[in-house]
Amino acid sequence: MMEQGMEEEITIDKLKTYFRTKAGYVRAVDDFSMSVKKGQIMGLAGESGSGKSTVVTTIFRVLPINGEVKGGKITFEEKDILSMDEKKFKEEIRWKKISWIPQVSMDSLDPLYTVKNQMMETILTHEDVSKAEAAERSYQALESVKLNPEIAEKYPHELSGGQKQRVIIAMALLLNPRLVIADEPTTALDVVTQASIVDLLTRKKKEMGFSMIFVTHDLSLLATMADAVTVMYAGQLAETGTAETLFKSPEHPYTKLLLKSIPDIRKWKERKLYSIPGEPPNLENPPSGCRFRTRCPFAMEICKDKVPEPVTLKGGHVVACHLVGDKK
Ligand SMILES: Nc1ncnc2c1ncn2[C@@H]1O[C@H](COP(=O)(O)OP(=O)(O)OP(=O)(O)O)[C@@H](O)[C@H]1O
Repeated sequence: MMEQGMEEEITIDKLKTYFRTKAGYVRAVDDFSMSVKKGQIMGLAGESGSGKSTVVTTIFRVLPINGEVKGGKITFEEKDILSMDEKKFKEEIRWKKISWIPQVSMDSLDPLYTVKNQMMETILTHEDVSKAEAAERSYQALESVKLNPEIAEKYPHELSGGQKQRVIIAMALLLNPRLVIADEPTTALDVVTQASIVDLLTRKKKEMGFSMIFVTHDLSLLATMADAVTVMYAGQLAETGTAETLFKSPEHPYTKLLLKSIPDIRKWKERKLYSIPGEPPNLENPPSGCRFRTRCPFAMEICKDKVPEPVTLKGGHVVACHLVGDKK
């Protein structure tokens, strides 16, 4: 049982989110637990299809129509936000206290409105302020993400990818949220722009003191920015802990293999890019016991029979693997 204490911004406890399909349920997130401390950047990593987006769309309550929460709790400011009614969640939490930075894409900003109008709309829907004040705050927000305020009068198609992402970040921070969900925010950008966006996000986090969940399939991106890292595999927790622990002394075989697949720039000449053999399992009918056992080089008999319970090691390091069960 994950308890919510003073230190935690958000606690996810045994979350189950499934998708209804013709063939049955896709068990996209199955008994997944994680907590994010106040002021912390939590990286949420795992291969494509591991359930990262499903976790964060469950938090933000924007699941696709066939998604169903089948169990678990998400505690934020002492309330279970999953059982809150939609009207209250919309008025009090979504955008105001928990905000969202998506991947830059065609539809992440409204093509019909200028940047300023979109920003003002966000403020005016949530706060009782004058139009002049909303406009002023929009200009300030653009400056705070190092954009020229002239951008305010432009339409999304007139902006570069990097500028668009800065506008999206400015909008996500307009209402001074406590938790920011960044869902692959740098994926569609070139490497240099990617670095400047990561820089901007870490700077804003320090200035404004929010917490962040940074979703990525690229573990290497987290090395420089995350305080803590959670690794998911096939809808479940593999391992979570401080970034230092996860990068320097990972315990789960999956985390170890993911780290092995990060190219090391210093050894590029001798490098053979490693990728984990096999495919993630079909989540309509996942393997019994540990879901990673079908690809795990260390799989044992027990891995087939029993789901590994998350084991807590030193310093909040949690590992769900039968191999570490005895090290406690
Ligand atoms: N609307 C849906 N209906 C049915 N299955 C879905 C739906 N959305 C996602 N899934 C399935 O749920 C599982 C988890 O997907 P999810 O998108 O959460 O993973 P992810 O780790 O975010 O991957 P990616 O990095 O590719 O976005 C996958 O097996 C996916 O095919």
